Amino acid sequence: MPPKPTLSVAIVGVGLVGSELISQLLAIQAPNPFRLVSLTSSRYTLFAADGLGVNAGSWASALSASSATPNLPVLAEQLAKLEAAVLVDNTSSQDVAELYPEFLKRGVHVVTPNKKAFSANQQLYDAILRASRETGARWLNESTVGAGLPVVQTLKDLVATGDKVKKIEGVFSGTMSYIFNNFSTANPGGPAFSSVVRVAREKGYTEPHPADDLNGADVARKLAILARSIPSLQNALPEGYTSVQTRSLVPQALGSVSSGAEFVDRLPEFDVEFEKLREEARAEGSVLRFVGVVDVENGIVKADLEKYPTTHPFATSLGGSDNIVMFHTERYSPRPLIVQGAGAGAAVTAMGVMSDLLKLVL
Ligand SMILES: NC(=O)C1=CN([C@@H]2O[C@H](COP(=O)(O)OP(=O)(O)OC[C@H]3O[C@@H](n4cnc5c(N)ncnc54)[C@H](OP(=O)(O)O)[C@@H]3O)[C@@H](O)[C@H]2O)C=CC1
Ligand SMILES: N[C@@H](CC=O)C(=O)O
Ligand code: NA
Repeated sequence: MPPKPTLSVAIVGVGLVGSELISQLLAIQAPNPFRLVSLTSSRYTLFAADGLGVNAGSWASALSASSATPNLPVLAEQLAKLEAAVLVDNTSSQDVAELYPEFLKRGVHVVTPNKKAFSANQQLYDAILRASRETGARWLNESTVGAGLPVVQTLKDLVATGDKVKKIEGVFSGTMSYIFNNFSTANPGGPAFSSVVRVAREKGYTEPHPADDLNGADVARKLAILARSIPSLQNALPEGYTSVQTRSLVPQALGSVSSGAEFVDRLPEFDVEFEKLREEARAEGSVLRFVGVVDVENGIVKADLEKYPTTHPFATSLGGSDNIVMFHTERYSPRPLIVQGAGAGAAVTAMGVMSDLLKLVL
């Protein structure tokens, strides 16, 4: 077999995950199967077909010194001219997500931790599938669920090998996991709700706006992504994540606060309400956990705050930003296949993106 050509990599979004991905990509030992040809932030862009020639210490200043401004349709044309190219979207932008079909149609692969494209309406999802089928360009999104944990690939493998998935359940949000692992324990008392949310944000677990985690939307998006990988549910959520039954923890009065910083500053006003929920659970010998369920047999997809006895694995075995995902299938029965570990944070999320990039070159 002829060797695969060097894969040209264009990175859009150089925030927490994007910066870490650049470090991981540039750290690969020679012969490096990747060539970094483009970087794009929300303000600047760089492109060089034969490679940017930057290193870990120079890429950020090279990018901010660029006089070129971002233009993704132009980037799609530039990448289409290369022998093998991939767009890596490390933003959480819906606008960027909606351009995936344009890249795929031109034979450019798409790799991303951004959930927006795969959890939005059916039209965009179908357009992505169609464009990928037309040209053979692949889209890989392991880090959209459970960050670097092998959740998406595990589900694809179960389905592709003919197993029947009955139910997927788990803690799918690193932020919600961190918050409730610290806020609601078997012990009396504990930190204020707003203070654990603030720390989750400082640790880089939350979405750019923490309300996108607290309103359940982030979990609903992950459930939509998983549901669509199961043949019988492929078309079950026409409006994407908004079709998922979701409990929001965002206080009504903060629903329209558009700045993440202001949201966190005002959250202490509602600590008493969360304290009440915590005490109710504790009185029953339980803790609170925010869980997601894809119940294939009953056609139910939902994200909710539930109470679990202090002896349940969701109460005893999770720490930090851990996710836990249980796949109940025909083969994995009566005991489920379980994936567990850190489900948020730049290092593990970038690792999931790198593992997808490696699938394109190995
Ligand atoms: N952090 C985590 O633990 C995990 C994150 N993810 C996903 O990874 C993605 C990145 O997350 P994270 O790095 O934490 O978020 P950040 O907010 O740190 O980074 C996102 C970056 O994207 C940039 N951006 C936004 N719109 C555009 C655009 N149109 N063109 C170019 N750049 C743009 C932003 O720039 P600016 O700030 O200037 O707007 C920002 O630097 C998100 O989709 C998130 O859901 C997935 C799993 C885990
Ligand atoms: N904000 C998300 C990040 C990963 O998708 C989370 O907390 O899980
Ligand atoms: Na994953």
